[in-house]
Amino acid sequence: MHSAIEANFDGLVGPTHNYSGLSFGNVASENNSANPSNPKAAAKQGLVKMKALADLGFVQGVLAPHERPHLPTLRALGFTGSDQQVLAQALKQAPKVLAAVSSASCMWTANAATVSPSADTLDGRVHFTPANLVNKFHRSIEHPVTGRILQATFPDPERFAHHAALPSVDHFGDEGAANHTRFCSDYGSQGVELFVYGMSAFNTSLPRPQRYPARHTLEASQAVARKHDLSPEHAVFVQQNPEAIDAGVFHNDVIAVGNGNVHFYHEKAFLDTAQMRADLLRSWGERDTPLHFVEVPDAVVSVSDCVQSYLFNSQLLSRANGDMTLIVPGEVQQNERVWSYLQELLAQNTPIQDVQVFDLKQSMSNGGGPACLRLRVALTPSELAAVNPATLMNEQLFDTLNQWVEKHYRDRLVEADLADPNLLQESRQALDELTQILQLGSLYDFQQI
Ligand SMILES: N=C(N)NCCC[C@H](NC(=O)CCC(=O)O)C(=O)O
Repeated sequence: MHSAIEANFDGLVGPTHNYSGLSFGNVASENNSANPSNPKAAAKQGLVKMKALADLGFVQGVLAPHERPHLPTLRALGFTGSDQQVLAQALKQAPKVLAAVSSASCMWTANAATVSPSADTLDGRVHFTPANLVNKFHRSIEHPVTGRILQATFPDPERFAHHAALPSVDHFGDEGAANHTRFCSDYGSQGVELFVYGMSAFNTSLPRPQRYPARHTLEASQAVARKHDLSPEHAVFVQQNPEAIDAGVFHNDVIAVGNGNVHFYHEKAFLDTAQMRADLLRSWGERDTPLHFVEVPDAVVSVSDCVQSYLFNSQLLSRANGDMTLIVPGEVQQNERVWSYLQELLAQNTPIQDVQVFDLKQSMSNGGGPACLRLRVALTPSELAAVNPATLMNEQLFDTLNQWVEKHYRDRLVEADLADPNLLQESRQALDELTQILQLGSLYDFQQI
């Protein structure tokens, strides 16, 4: 029998991966600011996870990184002259701006877009809306190229609908799939799409975080649901707990994860947990399979342990036998309280029956765990056949990309290196080759010249 599957498309870490403390409200990003990074190790750690999932039988894709440093943005901000002069001036006059246009943050593809599978949309196509990521300057420049990469990866307009990002303004702050989860009995049937927002832009009577920004608004979520033509009874909107945001939960995927008929979340994740459960159950309706809620009590695992370990920033994956596997970062194993909770969870009678640990330290040090690194796309067999095949992970692509990383990437980068014109050249050469490996066509600005 042919049935729909859920593919994971991971962001390949770009050659300028570095720690610049750019994300106020993201504790790891702030804590590791100015530490040296290792782009080569970062890219390889990501590839190991992708390959392991492909080996387990999951469909695994790769989304290309963006061109960084992004010279067109520096020029738009008034820096002039040769590329070398632009970089030198930026380092001298505005080093944080240079760091922002050099960030490899597109690796966290959970923020690339919101995706609605064809079973949920009125026209029966898979819908993509790149996230405007407007709350952080370094991320707000991602969406135009993200849109091009998604089009080159999912090219068939009969099956894939690509929307433009929402207006780039705080009122429509959109962080993509990091705040979106889909529940379903199987990937090919009508799902329930859960949109989680940090605040309402226009309804100021709703609570807001006090310390850190709420990056994602209710109004953005509603706009995406409209654009994707979801049936209103299968779209649920829930507010994040502002206290969780103030404790460092800058995206909901740091404190909750859903898959199939399971919602695994922390007691303090949502402003009104009872309402979240009631709304999801109403939308779920009468089905053969029950919707499971696995709620982790604050007394057992605190919010600060969630932020430190990234327990919930895990990938919850359905195995062929119906059980689910949780893909967690090494930090979960290193936190005694969290690890012992997980052992108890595995012994309970829930669909979550297996845990696998991955070393993603390079990404984790910027606040990006396993779930941040992937964009989920549920696909029917004919949609999967229409995906650009060169982007799908297998033995050969794994070897090719490892060699490509080995050839082009540095193993140490600090902020001052970002103005090195050789780094720009190395990155462009690497990406030029990558567009051939992944058969993406010419999508970068430097390739248009
Ligand atoms: N939770 C999900 N889905 N994604 C995690 C994104 C991490 C990213 N960090 C950064 O952008 C740090 C970059 C720096 O500081 O150099 C962010 O805050 O947007």
